[in-house]
Amino acid sequence: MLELKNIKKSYNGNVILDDISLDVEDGEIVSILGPSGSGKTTLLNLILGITDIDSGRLIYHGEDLTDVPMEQRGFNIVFQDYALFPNLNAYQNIIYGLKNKPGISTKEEVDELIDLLGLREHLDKGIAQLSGGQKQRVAIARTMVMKPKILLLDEPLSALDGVIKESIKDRIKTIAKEFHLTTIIVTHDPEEALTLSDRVLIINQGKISQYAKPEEIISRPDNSFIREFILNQLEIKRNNIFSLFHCQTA
Ligand SMILES: Nc1ncnc2c1ncn2[C@@H]1O[C@H](COP(=O)(O)OP(=O)(O)OP(=O)(O)O)[C@@H](O)[C@H]1O
Repeated sequence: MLELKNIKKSYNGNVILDDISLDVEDGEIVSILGPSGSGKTTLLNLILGITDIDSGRLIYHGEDLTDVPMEQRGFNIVFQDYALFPNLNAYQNIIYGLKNKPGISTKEEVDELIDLLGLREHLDKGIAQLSGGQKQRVAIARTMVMKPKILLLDEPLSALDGVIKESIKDRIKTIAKEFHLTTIIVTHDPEEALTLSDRVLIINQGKISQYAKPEEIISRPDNSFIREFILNQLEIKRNNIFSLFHCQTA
């Protein structure tokens, strides 16, 4: 279990995260959802270890990692822009990290991931020849071969369109369940968060607004922010779709 205890972070005197406490079970998919500037990426970076925590503790399996450097935490992130190496092909990108840590994944395990992510036919392609969804899958494979204890994803679906988005969502779920991999995902899209995760952490202005299962957030929103910001967005989306059908049949 990952535990965040009373985490605080400020930049230049501005409080960005204020007293964040939560736990994430092993193998759980948790989305961090909130408006732009609410502190989502900062929270992800604090967990990863790229950013220092001002006060509070970060505990993983009972061990205090607050002051442990990023490389020793064993967590790994897929960045929003994928950060793939343009001079290497898809396969070389996937196995790149294994050069420094050979044996972390066997050839069979790498093959299994390639098939799970549907990348077999794209392995020889250069990065520029891949679509957004394929790049995303290469970035996930590259991170997964390193067997992170926790997989962190920053807006993994934001650049993808409908059908590809749904297929990557399914793949993320399959991987998390199959490998019992704790997965934490930053998103600003309520639909994405509610359909992808076991639990959703909603933050607003650096504070936890609600942390609960999707069905609980929908049936029992904790406060007016959730009702107005999150549920309203979903309602508007639904109404837009209904009105389209209505126009067609009118
Ligand atoms: N290194 C930094 N120095 C100063 N301020 C920062 C730094 N990183 C983030 N901030 C500020 O912290 C706040 C939260 O930023 P953060 O990137 O965590 O938000 P976010 O919820 O991920 O936003 P978005 O959805 O737009 O990516 C913003 O006001 C941002 O300007």
